[in-house]
Amino acid sequence: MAPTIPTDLTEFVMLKGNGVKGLSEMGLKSLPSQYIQPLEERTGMINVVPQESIPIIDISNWDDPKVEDAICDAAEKWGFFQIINHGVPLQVLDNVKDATYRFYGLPPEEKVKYTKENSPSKHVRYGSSFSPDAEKALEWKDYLSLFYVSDDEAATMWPPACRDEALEYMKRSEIVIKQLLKALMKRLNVREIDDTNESLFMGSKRINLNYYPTCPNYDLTVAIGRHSDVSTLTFLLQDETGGLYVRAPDHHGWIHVPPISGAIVINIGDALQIMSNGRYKSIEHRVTANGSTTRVSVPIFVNPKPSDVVGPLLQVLANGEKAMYKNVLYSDYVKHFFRKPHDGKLTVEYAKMC
Ligand SMILES: COc1cc(/C=C/C(=O)SCCNC(=O)CCNC(=O)[C@H](O)C(C)(C)COP(=O)(O)OP(=O)(O)OC[C@H]2O[C@@H](n3cnc4c(N)ncnc43)[C@H](O)[C@@H]2OP(=O)(O)O)ccc1O
Ligand SMILES: O=C(O)CCC(=O)C(=O)O
Ligand SMILES: [Fe+2]
Repeated sequence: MAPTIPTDLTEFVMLKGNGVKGLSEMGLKSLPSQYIQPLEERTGMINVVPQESIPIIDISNWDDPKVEDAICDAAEKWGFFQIINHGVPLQVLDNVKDATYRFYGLPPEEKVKYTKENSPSKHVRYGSSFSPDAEKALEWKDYLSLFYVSDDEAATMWPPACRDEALEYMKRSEIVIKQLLKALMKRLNVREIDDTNESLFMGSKRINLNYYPTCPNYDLTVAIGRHSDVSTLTFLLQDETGGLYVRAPDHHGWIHVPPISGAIVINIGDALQIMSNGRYKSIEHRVTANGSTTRVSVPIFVNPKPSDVVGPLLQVLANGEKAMYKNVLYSDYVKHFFRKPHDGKLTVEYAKMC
């Protein structure tokens, strides 16, 4: 007999902790109606530009000025690039992907302990879809979101199934993140990242473990809808499945980000677009659902501190350039993002000069 869709879908997916993983594993033959996206948003409707590709930058030699130039050029034109030979050991990347599978492999009764309603800390949250209370159509994705405060807090609050591997991945990425930010800041006439400005560029970090299970009628839904990240920059590990698409610079169509073994995808977030007064681009991206394979990805969102005020940098405006954005409290900006469904590039309007 064909499996039936649970009558109370929210209860099954969100409140009981089954996630879309639980739906997928029931072997449903058709997609529950709550996941059917408007026509133009569906995986099956995506207009791919096959001849285009985001830059792939070998960062093994930081002494070569061409490396810094390539990073800044990519941030200005594409807002997205991949880095190779970055020095984060492959084993660390493999371990965090394995840990992601380990967390999602836990029984729902274990995972449900980390939902918004039950989690022992507001810095740890297991959820499904992006903003289910506000979305008209749900997204085919489960996530575990971990906001880093301290090693001690992580040791007591983060799920043991993935805690050590997530922390190790964050720690080993730190040097590369700082190098990237240093290069990006240099072009904005910010000479050093030091105690006076480090908080603004990389004062807080959040790691998400994303899980996208096989989806029935995958062409009718999305894994993640069109959005830009609200970070300074995002340091993203994807597996070998593919499915991440970024908006083409001319805004016509979407460019696939091909999985490259050992590579990390870097994207500029809204906070850096605002600080650079629009010079660096926070580009819209989306993830398609997949009918035959489970996909995982692990972004580290590098952010200002919630209490920082974000606006165009004085160094950027020093030449008389007109400010395109106002100063906003970063936590207000992030709350605005989380309280609405994904809506492409609209979040940054919140900070636009009237
Ligand atoms: C999940 O799917 C996603 C996620 C993303 C993420 C892209 C990014 O760029 S994440 C980087 C965001 N930056 C930071 O987290 C650093 C700064 N942090 C803060 O300012 C605060 O920690 C805070 C996030 C604003 C939370 O502050 P707090 O005072 O604790 O406010 P709350 O009232 O608890 O939360 C506000 C509002 O947001 C919702 N929310 C909070 N955390 C998350 C989370 N991890 N995931 C989803 N939603 C979250 C919370 O429910 C509140 O909404 P209500 O409606 O319940 O009031 C990209 C794409 C994806 O698909
Ligand atoms: O899964 C991916 O490749 C991208 C995920 C993403 O865009 C996000 O978590 O903000
Ligand atoms: Fe994203």
